[in-house]
Amino acid sequence: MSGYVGAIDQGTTSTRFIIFDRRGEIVALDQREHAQICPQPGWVEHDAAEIWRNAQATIEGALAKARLAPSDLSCVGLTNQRETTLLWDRRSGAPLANAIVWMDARTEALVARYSAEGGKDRLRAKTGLPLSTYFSSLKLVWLLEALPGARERAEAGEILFGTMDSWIAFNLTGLHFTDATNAARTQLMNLETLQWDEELLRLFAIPRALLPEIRSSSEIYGACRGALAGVPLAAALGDQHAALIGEACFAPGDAKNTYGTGCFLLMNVGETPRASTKGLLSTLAYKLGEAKPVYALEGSVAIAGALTQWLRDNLGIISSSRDIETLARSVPDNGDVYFVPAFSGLYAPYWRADARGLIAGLTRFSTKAHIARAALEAAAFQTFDILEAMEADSGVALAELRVDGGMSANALLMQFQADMLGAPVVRPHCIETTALGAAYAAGLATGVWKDTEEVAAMWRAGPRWRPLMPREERDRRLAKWRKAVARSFDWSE
Ligand SMILES: Nc1ncnc2c1ncn2[C@@H]1O[C@H](COP(=O)(O)OP(=O)(O)O)[C@@H](O)[C@H]1O
Ligand SMILES: O=P(O)(O)OC[C@H](O)CO
Repeated sequence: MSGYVGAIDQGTTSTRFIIFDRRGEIVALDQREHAQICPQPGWVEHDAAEIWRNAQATIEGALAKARLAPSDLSCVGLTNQRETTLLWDRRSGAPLANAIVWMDARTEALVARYSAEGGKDRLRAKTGLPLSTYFSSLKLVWLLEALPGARERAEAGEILFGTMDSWIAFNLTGLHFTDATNAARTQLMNLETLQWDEELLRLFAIPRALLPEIRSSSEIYGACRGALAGVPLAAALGDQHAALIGEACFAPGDAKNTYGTGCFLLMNVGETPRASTKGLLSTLAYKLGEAKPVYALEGSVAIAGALTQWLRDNLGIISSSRDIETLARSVPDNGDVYFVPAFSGLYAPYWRADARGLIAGLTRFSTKAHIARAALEAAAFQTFDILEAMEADSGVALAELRVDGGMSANALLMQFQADMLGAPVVRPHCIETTALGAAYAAGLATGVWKDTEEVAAMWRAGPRWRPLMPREERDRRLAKWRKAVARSFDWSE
């Protein structure tokens, strides 16, 4: 059997195809960004056809760079931005509209509507999730109400719903399925049974004919067509769950933080879901084939690396994401500037849909470098808030934090993160942890790797940052951050 494993990482910012060898080393990588379509304040959409074109192009690109043919791959895994909601025509495969991206806040009025109807506690008990603009349920309600004829066509079985895993898998194989980690984020799946929940389908008036079949995160679903012709598709899972596997967080208490468009800290809590009292999500970690499901606590931050992109695309003060570090390093500190990136409201642990972004503390002294520095520091402050809640909820004090994701390339941020946490931060040798986790999940299903112990033994530490800032200074900055957060509330009406 060939030892190469492919992984499609369909992220919020870009789509990658990465080929790994049996040691988990990258053999070739190809990546394409797609457009962030923002037609109104708070709205964010993706063109699903563009995403599928990019997926195909990156598959071809990486195979060409590696000088490999599809038959050289023993299997392929798929991982994706979660919650992003799409409807498409079952026959033609054409999307009915742009996908509504997870961070899109257009369903704020629906949050209010369903909150008024009660049942919030029941929803949390069944799904582990609060009522929020974040999850697919309200995005799907919105699409079924906004698109003429969509509800009737859904009831007639003519259209299909899916998150990006289902969309890519449908195009790759012709099958309509999702995995349990992605289904967990629709707010329509029961976290205990791992099945669509009839009561929730009634609550949100979702026609069952729309829904994909729920499968495990690691099994052979079918063979791919097109650029991956004949290769078994053997894993599908949400990107944060894949990163948990890529970071080898297989034991209860193991945790990782991924800094991409947003920032997502997940802790493995074992084979029973753990309810949060501190504003975290109770969610599925992964379901590997026939093995028992493993659960997680999650702290989700909507805007982290997206702020770097915003400085690049909307303000034009940097020309590429990595330039933010040079600009931020050109000043010794944030000059008392604090940036609360509540562009989509604030997620964990606040869950304030009414919050909006603000830059606080500006004076004539402030420069774009202070704003860049404050933008980076925002990711570290938000992570501090999450970790504080996570430690309280789980009773586990993390000795160090495993980090990954595009933004973890930023050494200034990583040092500041260690300073704010008062604990070391360690980045693995392979920064493409999300894709690696999808590759591991696929290789576990096809026998490339024997078991999770073998995978865990392959994790290797890269650079480590230790806290250097005096405690009083750290506490002063955290207090300032909290003051700024409080000022971002109650803005959207
Ligand atoms: N050196 C850097 N400093 C700060 N942000 C960065 C850096 N490199 C990439 N980013 C940000 O990280 C995000 C990309 O990370 P990635 O893990 O690919 O995200 P996603 O999976 O959400 O598409 C982008 O928002 C980008 O602006
Ligand atoms: O695309 P990422 O890496 O920002 O991850 C997005 C999350 O899955 C959203 O829940």
